[in-house]
Amino acid sequence: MSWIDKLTGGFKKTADRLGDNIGGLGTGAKAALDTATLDDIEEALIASDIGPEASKRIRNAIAARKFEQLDERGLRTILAEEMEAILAPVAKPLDIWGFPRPHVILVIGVNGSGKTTTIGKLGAWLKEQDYGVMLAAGDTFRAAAIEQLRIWGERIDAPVISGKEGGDAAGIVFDGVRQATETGIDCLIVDTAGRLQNKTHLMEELAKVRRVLGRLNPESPHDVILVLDATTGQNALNQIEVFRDLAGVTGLVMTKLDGTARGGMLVAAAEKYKLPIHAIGVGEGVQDLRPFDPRAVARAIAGLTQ
Ligand SMILES: Nc1nc2c(ncn2[C@@H]2O[C@H](COP(=O)(O)OP(=O)(O)OP(=O)(O)O)[C@@H](O)[C@H]2O)c(=O)[nH]1
Repeated sequence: MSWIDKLTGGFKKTADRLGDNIGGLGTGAKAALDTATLDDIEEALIASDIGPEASKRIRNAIAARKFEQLDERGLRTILAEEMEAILAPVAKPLDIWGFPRPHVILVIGVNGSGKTTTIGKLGAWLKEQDYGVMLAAGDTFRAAAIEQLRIWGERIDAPVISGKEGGDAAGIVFDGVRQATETGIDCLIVDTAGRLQNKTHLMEELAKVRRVLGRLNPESPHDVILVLDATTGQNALNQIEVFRDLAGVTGLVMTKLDGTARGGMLVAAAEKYKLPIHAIGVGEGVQDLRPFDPRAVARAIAGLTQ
């Protein structure tokens, strides 16, 4: 299946939900775009997880275009254009720019958000572009997390630096940078623990990892990527705020966009936080993470075929 088919399929429930919500606003006969209709469109967008800020912006943009009449297809097209305008400024593929190598990417997020799977998929994507990739198991709190990363390492043929359960994350990251430097690896991707329940400990651990990295290279970590589970909707949006303040997030990866009706939250996140969105995940397979294409995603959410 092509990526675009996968994307459209993944967003189908989101598009159906938006379709149900805007149904009747433009179906059949042409509907005049009066204030009441514009209010209904705004409400339909909010009910589709697009968020109050983005929904208002889209409403105002539609109002400014002074349509007298709009059928449903026309409405979907305009929604796609306006969502693309919100998404485009935040769509930024990951760039491996750090010199001296390795470029270090810290990956953070709550347990179960898809962090480890994303690291594996991201590693595969970078390897496809001929970058040398190494993984570091900085989530030392669960033996299962370390094992899961090792399995991904084998799968994508990337070395994995790990220690014992309960070990020192900063020590593993230090080893990772040393080995990556010695072996000429371009990119070190670091898994971290994501226990928001114990914020103080989490902060201390991340601060220590950052200190160690900073001593080796003041520009490191080059990226701090927050992985979010799109199926959790508003909860995922709240996590952006918490982790941004705790961990200095530099960009986002949104996962599990396949089979959720809440894909609209991408637009809400883009409008509210303006953080770069590097990639989206639409499945558990190694090929299921790709750079974020704002036009394709906006059209998929609006239920337009590509
Ligand atoms: N459908 C779908 N499932 C995904 C996606 N990304 C991850 N998953 C699944 O979500 C589950 C949790 O993913 P993990 O990668 O283990 O998440 P984690 O954040 O590392 O969680 P811990 O290992 O518990 O810290 C796994 O079953 C993954 O296969 C995605 O894009 N789509």
